[in-house]
Amino acid sequence: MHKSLTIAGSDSSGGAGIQADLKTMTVLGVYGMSAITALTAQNTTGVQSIFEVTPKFLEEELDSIFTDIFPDSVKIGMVSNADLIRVISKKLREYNAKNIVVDPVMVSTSGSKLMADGAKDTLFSELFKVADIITPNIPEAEALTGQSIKSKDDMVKVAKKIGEFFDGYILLKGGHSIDDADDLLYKNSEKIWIKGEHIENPNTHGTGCTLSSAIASYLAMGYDVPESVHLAKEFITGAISAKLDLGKGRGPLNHMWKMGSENL
Ligand SMILES: Nc1ncnc2c1ncn2[C@@H]1O[C@H](COP(=O)(O)OP(=O)(O)OP(=O)(O)O)[C@@H](O)[C@H]1O
Ligand SMILES: Cc1ncc(COP(=O)(O)O)c(N)n1
Repeated sequence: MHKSLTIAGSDSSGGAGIQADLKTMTVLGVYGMSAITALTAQNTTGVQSIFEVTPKFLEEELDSIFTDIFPDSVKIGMVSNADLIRVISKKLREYNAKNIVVDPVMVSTSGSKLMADGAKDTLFSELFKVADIITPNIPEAEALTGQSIKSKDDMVKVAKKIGEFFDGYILLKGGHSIDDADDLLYKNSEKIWIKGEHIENPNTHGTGCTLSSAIASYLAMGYDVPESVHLAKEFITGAISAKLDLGKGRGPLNHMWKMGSENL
């Protein structure tokens, strides 16, 4: 059994965060584990409240996991403050964790802030150092570089800019663009476009979480980064295309689309 760990926040509505990650890992046949960084009271209309764990408790969660069932890959999602980011980086180094995917979650689809303002620098200096792949969306890549993205050429320029301080794979996700959903996988000047058609669906809560945990799942199975990204893109495209419609706001995806639950 391949094993993967998500270090992320809990989403009470089940569409994003650790719930999306564990569903994704499970349907892809990977054993999922979780270290929770924060509880959120959240639904499809927004995030009502956030309750962070202490750095000490996060350390204890990570010690419990790494000293027993060692994960083949790790996905990191919402980490709301710099102290928690430092704990994760320290523990991943201490245990020599492999196949690390960092999704730099800053703001939810519903517009709520999920990371403290000062934490961005720590994300750069601590978490990016241990990551094999980072998966910013367009607004996150803009926030990381201070440059705006209006076209495919801008996506390439911004990926290059991120490449000046990060030497792993950068997956710059194009889902926020209205023309298509092409994502750019970039490393050391090498560009791979991961093609996607824009799907007309307002229910995209948890797309980033689902994509990054699918990448982590495929890495755990032994695929390399480009293969994992291609396979994960296929998974997310199916989950968006299944057009589940739950809740009053931006609803969740159908993580179970591969299991024939399209009648939900
Ligand atoms: N409407 C859409 N049609 C097709 N693919 C999409 C659509 N929206 C997002 N995607 C794809 O979903 C994946 C996640 O990208 P997205 O940019 O939505 O991430 P994100 O903004 O980090 O997600 P989140 O909403 O969880 O923060 C990417 O592969 C992206 O291209
Ligand atoms: C706990 C948690 N983690 C991540 C997200 C981002 O997902 P989205 O941008 O789709 O709201 C979220 N809303 N909640």
